[in-house]
Amino acid sequence: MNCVYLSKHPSGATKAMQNAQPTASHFINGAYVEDTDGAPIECIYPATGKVIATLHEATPAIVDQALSAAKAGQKIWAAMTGTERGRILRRAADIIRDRNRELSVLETLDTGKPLQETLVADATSGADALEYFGGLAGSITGEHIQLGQDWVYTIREPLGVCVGIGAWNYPTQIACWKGAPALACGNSMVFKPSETTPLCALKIAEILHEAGLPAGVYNVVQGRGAVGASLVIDPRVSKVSLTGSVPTGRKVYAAAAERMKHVTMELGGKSPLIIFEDADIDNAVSGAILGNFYSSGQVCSNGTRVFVQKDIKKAFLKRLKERLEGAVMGDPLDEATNFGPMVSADQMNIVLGYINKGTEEGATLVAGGKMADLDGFFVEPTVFADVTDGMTIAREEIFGPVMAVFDFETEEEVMARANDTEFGLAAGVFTNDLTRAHRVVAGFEAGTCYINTYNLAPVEAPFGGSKASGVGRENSKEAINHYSEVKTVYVAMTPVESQF
Ligand SMILES: NC(=O)c1ccc[n+]([C@@H]2O[C@H](COP(=O)([O-])OP(=O)(O)OC[C@H]3O[C@@H](n4cnc5c(N)ncnc54)[C@H](O)[C@@H]3O)[C@@H](O)[C@H]2O)c1
Ligand SMILES: CCCCC=O
Repeated sequence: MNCVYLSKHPSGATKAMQNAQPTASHFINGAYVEDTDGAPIECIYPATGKVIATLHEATPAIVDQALSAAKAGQKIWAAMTGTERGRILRRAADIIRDRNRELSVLETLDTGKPLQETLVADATSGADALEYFGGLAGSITGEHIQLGQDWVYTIREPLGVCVGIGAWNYPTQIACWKGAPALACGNSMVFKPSETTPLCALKIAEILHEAGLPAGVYNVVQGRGAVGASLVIDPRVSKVSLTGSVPTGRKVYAAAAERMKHVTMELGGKSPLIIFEDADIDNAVSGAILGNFYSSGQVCSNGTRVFVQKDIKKAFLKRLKERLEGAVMGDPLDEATNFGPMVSADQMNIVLGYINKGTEEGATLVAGGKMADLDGFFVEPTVFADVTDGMTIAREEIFGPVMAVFDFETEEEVMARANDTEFGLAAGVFTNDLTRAHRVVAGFEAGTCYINTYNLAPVEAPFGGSKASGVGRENSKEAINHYSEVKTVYVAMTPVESQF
């Protein structure tokens, strides 16, 4: 066993965690697999900066093993009825819920996110996806189209072997959001987690097999970008679903397009959150906090461009500053902690670089702005006011706890500015004017919009981006269309009438 936690666990990671550890780097054909020829991947606990596990990248032989297993497993899986498939997915959801605490501790160790958060947002969201798509699996059908005496029927078929590639902010959720709809439709999956958070997806694979999934249907291989790229171009793969940054999305989409593969692209954002003067200020402040500081700001859909109507700017910033006093930074395994570290030293340095840029370019620092005086990769929740549209912190995705507050005067003006970005992942509005709320969301160039709330992503609702932020949708019945295709069958009831 080469994936070993150091003997000294971070505080709070109890003995129960011993059973919750993945036991090797990869999960292929229903079992853990190790190959120490692969380059080492160190899993670092972000709250201490210490290595807690060492895994190995997949070698070409491991990638080949996983894809061959997925190819064979898919045939067995697709031959089962939807109801049989759904039962296994729902059983996996039940196991995840039963083990929520240990899976949440693992998510915290993998990402540094506070346990207070992971207990309610990660394994539970994964279980929701398995439960929801497990419930749908039996009703994924084609249709009957009557054409006089003739008729057409359609068959909704799986795509085959799907590759899932994950980002590091929600390792359990991403593994399930991709796996659940793919498997419900009768596909198999090879999932490559982010090299920064390699642990959680392995447990999802293990639990799916414990629930009765046939060997080879859900496999996990570790690796950096090159391993992901080798999966994307393999001829055995029919579909690639990536969660990651726009630059990676461009590369993966191009490689998939060259080989005419299906894609789902869940990419980055720089989403606007507009607060009108008639909004309930406390509620709007709650929305801005949730939309900027949950997961220490490492959420793709965050409303990082907060446009506040001029007349309420002072009151908004005052209330926001007061509420920031409620941030509790510290040991993420302590359930009183509600604000954790950045996932890595690299991400912390990227965020600190943007904070410096904000100050250099003339934004007003209202709160935070530096590392916290703690071990690990902590950056204080940071707020800039007087941000203008051309500043770097107004245009680029930071992916950290940095809120940029802009002033605006009219609805027309703010709509043009809100949409003036290459991204289109999410957008939100706080107002008590019902008509304006719907007019504003109709005008947003974004895939996921919010009225008087922010960042909720229930499995029943489609989630995904427009413009550079993505292609396709995750969750909801929409996802079924992205993991299946339709075969059309024309049935003639009369002799063929040919032209000669
Ligand atoms: N839209 C969404 O649902 C969503 C959700 C979470 C995160 N994100 C985005 O993810 C980004 C942060 O995550 P990250 O830093 O891990 O992103 P990233 O783009 O650096 O990496 C994402 C994944 O792609 C892999 N990868 C890198 N190069 C590759 C290549 N050429 N071919 C195949 N795979 C390759 C990485 O190993 C990793 O597993 C942010 O931009 C964030 O907005 C989007
Ligand atoms: C709101 C859930 C978003 C997941 C992406 O980071």
